[in-house]
Amino acid sequence: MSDTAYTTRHGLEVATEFATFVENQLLPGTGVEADRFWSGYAELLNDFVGENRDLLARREELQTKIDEWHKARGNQEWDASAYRDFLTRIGYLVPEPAAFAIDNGNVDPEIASVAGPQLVVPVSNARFALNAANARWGSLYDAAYGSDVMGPPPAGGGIDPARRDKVVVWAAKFLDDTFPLTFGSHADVTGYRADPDGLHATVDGKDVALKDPSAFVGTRQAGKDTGYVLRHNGLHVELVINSDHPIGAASKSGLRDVVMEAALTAIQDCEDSVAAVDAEDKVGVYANWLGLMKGDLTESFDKGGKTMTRRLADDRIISAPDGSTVILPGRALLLVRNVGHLMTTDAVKLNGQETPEGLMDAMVTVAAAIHDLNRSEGLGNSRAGSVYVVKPKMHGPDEAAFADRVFTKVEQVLGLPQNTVKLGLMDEERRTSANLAASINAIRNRIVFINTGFLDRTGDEIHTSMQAGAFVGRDGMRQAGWLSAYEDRNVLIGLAAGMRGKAQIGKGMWAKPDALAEMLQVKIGHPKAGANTAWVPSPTAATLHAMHYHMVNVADVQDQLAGKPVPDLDILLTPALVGDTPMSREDILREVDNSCQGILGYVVRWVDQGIGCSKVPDIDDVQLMEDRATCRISAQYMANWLEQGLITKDQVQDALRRMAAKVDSQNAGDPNYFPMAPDFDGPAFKAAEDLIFTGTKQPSGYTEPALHARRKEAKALRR
Ligand SMILES: CC(=O)SCCNC(=O)CCNC(=O)[C@H](O)C(C)(C)COP(=O)(O)OP(=O)(O)OC[C@H]1O[C@@H](n2cnc3c(N)ncnc32)[C@H](O)[C@@H]1OP(=O)(O)O
Ligand SMILES: O=CC(=O)O
Ligand SMILES: [Mg+2]
Repeated sequence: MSDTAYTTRHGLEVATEFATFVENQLLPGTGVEADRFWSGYAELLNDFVGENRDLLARREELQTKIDEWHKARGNQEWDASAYRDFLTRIGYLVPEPAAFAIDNGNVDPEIASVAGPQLVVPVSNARFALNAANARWGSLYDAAYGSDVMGPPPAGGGIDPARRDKVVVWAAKFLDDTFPLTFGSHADVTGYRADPDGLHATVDGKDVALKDPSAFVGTRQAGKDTGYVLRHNGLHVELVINSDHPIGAASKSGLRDVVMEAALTAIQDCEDSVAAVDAEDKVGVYANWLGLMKGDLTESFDKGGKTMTRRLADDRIISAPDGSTVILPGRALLLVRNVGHLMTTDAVKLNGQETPEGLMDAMVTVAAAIHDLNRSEGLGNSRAGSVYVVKPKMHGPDEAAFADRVFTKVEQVLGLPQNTVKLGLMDEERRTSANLAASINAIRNRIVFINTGFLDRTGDEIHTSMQAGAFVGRDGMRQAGWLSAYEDRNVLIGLAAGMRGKAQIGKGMWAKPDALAEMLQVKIGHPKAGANTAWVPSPTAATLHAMHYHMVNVADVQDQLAGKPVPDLDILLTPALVGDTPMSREDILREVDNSCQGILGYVVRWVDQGIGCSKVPDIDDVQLMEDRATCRISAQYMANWLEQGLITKDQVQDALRRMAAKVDSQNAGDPNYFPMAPDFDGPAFKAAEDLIFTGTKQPSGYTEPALHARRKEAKALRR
């Protein structure tokens, strides 16, 4: 039983805690009166709740028809054209729109024109959220030294001179590739100096310059540090000189660091990396976003035995060679990911019923951003005067059009010009991928990105074709035709819609946060494929991934790609089934263990501790980022294999119990941890069972309903 206290506002039952937050923290300073906010909220709900419900019912109706179609066909060979006809007939596929170009307007350059990393962070965690905002700039030396890029990460405790020297040589190579000198190498520079005609260096006693003198932006002085700021492909890099610093003292030139412009943009996430199930949790999430938009968020915490207070970083002031001042943003341009259309919240009730959580996110996150829009100085976010909302998990153009109208209404209620709110469209549900042009067209006046959220997309791939047969395992899925068609189509359809120079065409998350050497090898594939941004899980990953945007000029790649034929829809629509190439028993059972371990390792922290994103070891002890989307994949795999008779319920239950004991031991050092073994009857273990054993029935295979229900149970239990 909920013990939430309610108050009434314009016919709405509003959780008192949420009403207090809105009236005392959110609105003061926005110019929006509480009365207008609540009356507008009531209008929004009255106007859109029914349609929201209908859109969800349409998802279920289509899914039921697809399930029946597959069941009726039994073991017949895959018939792409019959399938496509069927999907067209039921309205899953809609007609392609006539050629069009997006027309968004007022978009900051970090999104429209400069290519670079996009960091994602759970906004519920203020320490991380601030760190993400400040990850606009990152030390390349620290990123390389502290990660596996230079071999197994250091144990800590003092600087290893051999490792340090290796980093310095490696970074000099990057500088030589990116900012070559007219003679010699950055590794051999004995001194840098800025003159009115540009940056000079001394190599072998000779005065040398940059091959491209225009790359020099200017000089930044910060205490004893002198920073020479360079620019390449629109991204800045600062050579930090300080011979008094231990690293600078060991360098002939005094170079103590190479600071990269790293996370150009950061997504503050209210969705899949967050566990927020009630008014209390939502207020926590909103308060952090509000602090970021007001510029006053701070967080104090203990690190290495010291108390640190983190706040938003200042802009960087540069003196240009001509004597003028250049101001570079100190913080990533922030976007906020709202939740999708599915879930409801009891924080606001209409006629006694819970209301869509997505509508609450729309009202609150946009209202918070008014503080940023109203500010003319200080720690601002959008210089173009826009609010950036990422909308996840939408199914096709009707749902995108719905979001467009919702935000128009929100703008009216909050007194903002139409299309102040820009939308990032996650291309992560199959109906959106299959109707991508129409989905973009539906929000063409707001759209600022499309992004291949391949993790959710894989979950939806399995769920949609649940009855078509058993899906190939994870290795097979990575090679599947639908996946490459999906990635390629996304870029080409985005370019055809005129996104070049106006919006981001983004690629998905690097989900192995500790495997950054591998990331450096692999993730260059994203800019090479024409993506002008791609997701990273941490500031360190952002700093390293930034190198790729120096190595590849994405605008050139996009020029070369323009007009290339888009991979056929039939490839996108063909599921990757085990079919004639069955997997070995051993491989299947290994994947069962792996999925069960991943699910349990994730849900136990979600349900018992309210942690929405975790690093969880897989069966090979590779640390993986797990969020609701990766959990969706694991759960849908298990549900599909059970449904198709590849595995039995007993096998899964056995794996869950064995893996629960393993996850318990992995968390043995956590004082806040509740073990799942030996009773296996706590809400976390039950959540894992729900996700798998009711996976065919969960809406679109989402994890939210089961996780929310079990988290609420755990909160009540432990209260
Ligand atoms: C499918 C999708 O939807 S993907 C999008 C959702 N996923 C995400 O947002 C992933 C975000 N990443 C994270 O939450 C974390 O990096 C995790 C959970 C993967 C790993 O967290 P941890 O195990 O605590 O990381 P680790 O111990 O390696 O590093 C912690 C340090 O890195 C920082 N850090 C790690 N991730 C981030 C981040 N995303 N943003 C900002 N800072 C971060 C922390 O602030 C901390 O530094 P501090 O001590 O100075 O504060
Ligand atoms: O949101 C991202 C995804 O991959 O899902
Ligand atoms: Mg997703």
